Amino acid sequence: MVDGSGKAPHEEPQHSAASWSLKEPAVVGSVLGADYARLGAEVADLTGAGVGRIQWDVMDRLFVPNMTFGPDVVGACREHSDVPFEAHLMVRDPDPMLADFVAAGCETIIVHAETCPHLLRTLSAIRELGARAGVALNPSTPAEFLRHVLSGLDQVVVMTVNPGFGGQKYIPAMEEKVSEVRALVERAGVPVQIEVDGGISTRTARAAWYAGAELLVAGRAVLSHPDGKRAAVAELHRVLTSPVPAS
Ligand SMILES: O=C(CO)[C@@H](O)[C@H](O)COP(=O)(O)O
Repeated sequence: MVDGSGKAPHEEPQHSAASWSLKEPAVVGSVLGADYARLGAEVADLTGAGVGRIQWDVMDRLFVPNMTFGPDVVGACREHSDVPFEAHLMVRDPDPMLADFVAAGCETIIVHAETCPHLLRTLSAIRELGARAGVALNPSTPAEFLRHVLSGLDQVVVMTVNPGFGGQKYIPAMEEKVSEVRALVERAGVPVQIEVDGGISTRTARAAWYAGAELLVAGRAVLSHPDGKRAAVAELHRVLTSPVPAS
């Protein structure tokens, strides 16, 4: 049985880490789909389960067909975790809210390239607030879009689903884009982290990592795991670090 990725369980990746060394992978816990009535406890559980960061999927029901958290909710949960927070702003107009999410305790602010006509200015504004600047690319946005803003970036998020909801099917075709972004970053010689977001599970994580992603956002695969968050994160780490069978 294969999941939405069309791959059999643990099918070996198609894109190998060509001219770059594989980066140490880290699982990022998405709270999209957590129990919102116990959000502080859910954030603490994710932290205890071993995620490297917490991602807040901020949605305004304008850029994406869903609405979620504001900075006050994020700030209320800051005390429940000692890992970095990143705000993924899936909103039509991110500029006016950058400072609020930094003040709420987010170390990284991720905006969508599709919502920032003056992207380099927005990225500079994030850095001037003392946060790391990230840009997310929807599935239809090419990696080339980043060419002239790499110097202003700390992180690139390659969406491996169409944004708006958790639990969607992973889009394997995005692995090629991950590799393109990795090649752009390596050629430019800039310390930009590459993250994938959407449909990451034990069946898809390895291929995404091999394509060049070092941060893997997981929501449903962790939050809905029958054995709990700790087991889910451990399983993802095992898949990511198990040796590749000799071909
Ligand atoms: O950001 C989005 C969608 O907009 C999601 O990709 C979540 O961040 C993770 O959800 P899963 O696909 O892991 O459940």
